[in-house]
Amino acid sequence: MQLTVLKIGGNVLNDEAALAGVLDYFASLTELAVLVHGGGGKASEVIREMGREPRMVGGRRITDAPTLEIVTMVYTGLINKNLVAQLQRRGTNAIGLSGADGNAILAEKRPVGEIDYGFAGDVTEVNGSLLAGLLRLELRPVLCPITHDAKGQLLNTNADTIANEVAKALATQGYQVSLKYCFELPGVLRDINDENSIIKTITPKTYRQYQLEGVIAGGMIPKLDNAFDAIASGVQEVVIGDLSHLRSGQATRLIA
Ligand SMILES: Nc1ncnc2c1ncn2[C@@H]1O[C@H](COP(=O)(O)OP(=O)(O)O)[C@@H](O)[C@H]1O
Ligand SMILES: CC(=O)N[C@@H](CCC(=O)OP(=O)(O)O)C(=O)O
Repeated sequence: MQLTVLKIGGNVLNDEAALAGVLDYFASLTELAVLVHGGGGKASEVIREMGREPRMVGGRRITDAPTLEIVTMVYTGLINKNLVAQLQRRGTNAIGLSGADGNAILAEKRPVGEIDYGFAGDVTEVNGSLLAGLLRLELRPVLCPITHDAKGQLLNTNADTIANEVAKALATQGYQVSLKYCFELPGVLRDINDENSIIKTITPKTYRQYQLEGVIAGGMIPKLDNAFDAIASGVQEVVIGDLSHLRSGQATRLIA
């Protein structure tokens, strides 16, 4: 059976019109579907409002104890529940989950190396049978980037990683999975300032080349590392772009 995992990032979540369009699209999908959301932008805003300075290294947030409290409130509460309500309004029976709910996503605290990421978690297991069970009940899971370690500790996990791990787990459950990363640009661009420079397809070889040339950098690197891992692990396709290019098939496509 066909299944779409749609990931929406912080910039889409912060843009009311763009978000409404993405939720209309998600609600209109005829295949099975799972939504994964981030919200790093909103979390950073709230962290600043609380008088703290957000800290990111290599696309990952340094999550000390007060930061974990804030991101838990923002991702599992504010963002997740609003998305679920917006989908209910569209006639989609969405169910919002953190990784702790139904033991959906287990993670382990990132070991302290050169950098101490605090309560940042690396995914160890996705409960594919729970998600498959919810899908069979005609529910659409909406997953936020908070995971747990089964010892009572919540952890903060990059949302692109969640999308990738969820897509892989559902591929293992026998679904034909399409993983769609929806962000604010039309695709992966050859020139970040030229929206017409969409790279149509990327292979592991051209990916390395683009990185060496500095064409692909920043937040795009963890996104693509995750995406190639998904393709190598049974996910059928990975596409990256804004809503209109995802819809028209002109977004960037990864090829194994
Ligand atoms: N070649 C590229 N094409 C498109 N985006 C790129 C490229 N290189 C770096 N980026 C950056 O990657 C960012 C997307 O990653 P990220 O901020 O993690 O997205 P998300 O909002 O989905 O979490 C873009 O906003 C852009 O600044
Ligand atoms: C550990 C870690 O980095 N967690 C991320 C989770 C949110 C996220 O990934 O949001 P976007 O998809 O909007 O970037 C963070 O707190 O920023």
